[in-house]
Amino acid sequence: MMGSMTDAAYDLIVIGAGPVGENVADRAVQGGLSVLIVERELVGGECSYWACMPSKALLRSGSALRAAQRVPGAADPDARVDATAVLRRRSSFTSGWEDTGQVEWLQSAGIDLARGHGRIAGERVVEITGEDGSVRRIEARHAVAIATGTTAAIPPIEGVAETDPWTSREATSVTDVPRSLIIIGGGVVGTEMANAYADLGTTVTVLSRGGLLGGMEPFAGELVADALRERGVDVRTGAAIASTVREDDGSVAVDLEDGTVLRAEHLLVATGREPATKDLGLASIGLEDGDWLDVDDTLRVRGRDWLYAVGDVNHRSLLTHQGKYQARAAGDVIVARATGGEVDAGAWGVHAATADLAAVPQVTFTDPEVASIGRTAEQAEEAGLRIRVVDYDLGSVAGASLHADGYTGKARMVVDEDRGVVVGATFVGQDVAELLHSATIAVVGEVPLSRLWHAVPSYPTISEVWLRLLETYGRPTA
Ligand SMILES: Cc1cc2nc3c(=O)[nH]c(=O)nc-3n(C[C@H](O)[C@H](O)[C@H](O)COP(=O)(O)OP(=O)(O)OC[C@H]3O[C@@H](n4cnc5c(N)ncnc54)[C@H](O)[C@@H]3O)c2cc1C
Ligand SMILES: NC(=O)c1ccc[n+]([C@@H]2O[C@H](COP(=O)([O-])OP(=O)(O)OC[C@H]3O[C@@H](n4cnc5c(N)ncnc54)[C@H](O)[C@@H]3O)[C@@H](O)[C@H]2O)c1
Repeated sequence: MMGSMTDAAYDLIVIGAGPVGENVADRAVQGGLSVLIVERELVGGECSYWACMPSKALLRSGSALRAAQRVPGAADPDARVDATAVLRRRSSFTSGWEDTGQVEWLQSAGIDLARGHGRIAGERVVEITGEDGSVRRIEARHAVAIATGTTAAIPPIEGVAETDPWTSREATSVTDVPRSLIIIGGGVVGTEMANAYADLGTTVTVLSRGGLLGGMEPFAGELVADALRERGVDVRTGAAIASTVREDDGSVAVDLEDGTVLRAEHLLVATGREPATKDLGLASIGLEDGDWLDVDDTLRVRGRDWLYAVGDVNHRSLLTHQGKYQARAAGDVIVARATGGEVDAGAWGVHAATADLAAVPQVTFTDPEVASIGRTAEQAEEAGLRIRVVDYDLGSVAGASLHADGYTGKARMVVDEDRGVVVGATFVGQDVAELLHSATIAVVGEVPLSRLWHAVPSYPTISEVWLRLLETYGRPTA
């Protein structure tokens, strides 16, 4: 019946071939379903071409150089990164903005690809508009998964849209390093790009309406701001922007409420994301165009038993690793529901993205790095937990002082006193990113503090901060 109205049918249609869509499709194929994935730009999504990979490639050389410069005898203390080499390495990670490799992977995984813009055209039907304007209607026998991600939000500041600002896309795909750059937004993108461009030799100003890295432990943003200022970045917290304008000479002027006028070659807006759901046909099934999609813990859109929303677009956690975690659960549960298999959707079940709720790890690749998992002290208190906060100066750990002269950093452990487990941890310092997974395991595993004393960190590593945190908390008695 439905088939006669459509051009083809698949068990599952995935709209959006970012990291999340690819993983939903892969799990479903592995579970025996036929899957079509629809992509309007590059297979691999934002993360591969304009977000995670190029931004980290832009940051890595500066971090490596400074790490060497902090150890006498390892590097010329006055050396600067070679911007041309950094950009070349960045472009190798984005494969020159070509997706041939990822398309080959889809083929090898048994996932069919349709190039074009996907839109929901009623229950279990997706319409695909190709670049040539042709339209195909495809039936989804079991489910449709939306994994369309986000786009940069343009802030409602007078003049910004007309200024034709850079977003994260231009910032990560740059070919000519600007002499000067003003960044609006002191979140993750703003601070990472401030680090990257300062290293590339750009004069950088960061305008943040609050402190940097809001939502994390306050000391994280403070230590990152200190380090940026030391490297010559003009970090203005509590900045109120009145308007922006593109001058006749091509430069950008930003007027602050206090009367200050700042100028730069480019303006970067890094003020958050909005869901890519404006032109997705949501209204055809009674949902609101342009909204985030509200899902349950199995990533199913509430009230629609055939529709899933996975990754950034559901607003649970705007991170690649967390989106891929959701994708594994979603792909598997779609298979289970399609084949009459058992659904394991309770807390920490195979089909539930439970970690999204209070166990999300994140690394901000600034220098110092910020690595966090779970709840901050403030979030734990808001959740009504009876907590104790334990802080330790990372520079006092033997491994850290060996790692870099003048090592500066801080660690915080948030303990749920009623359960005797860690519910949050934050590390700020050079090379703490790889330390984070130990904390993730402690939080997700709900490892009692009394048992953590038996998890002995090697001497002399930075991980010994765990022992120092436990000692500061106090050793249990028999
Ligand atoms: C500058 C920057 C740096 C970041 N760095 C990190 C990091 O280091 N680590 C991390 O974990 N996260 C990072 N993130 C976040 C990360 O990029 C996202 O969480 C991730 O890309 C989300 O994946 P996704 O598959 O949900 O969406 P996306 O990667 O956005 O992919 C969505 C895909 O859907 C396609 N699409 C959209 N609408 C349609 C349609 N109607 N029809 C067909 N196709 C469509 C898009 O073209 C795109 O390819 C960063 C983000 C930014 C902006
Ligand atoms: N390393 C990583 O994991 C990484 C790196 C980059 C981005 N990301 C993800 O991408 C997402 C987007 O990052 P982002 O930095 O754009 O968002 P964000 O939410 O982290 O920060 C946005 C900042 O813009 C400010 N802001 C918002 N509206 C404003 C306005 N009108 N005027 C002035 N300031 C305004 C906010 O106060 C905030 O400081 C994040 O949620 C993050 O999870 C992750």
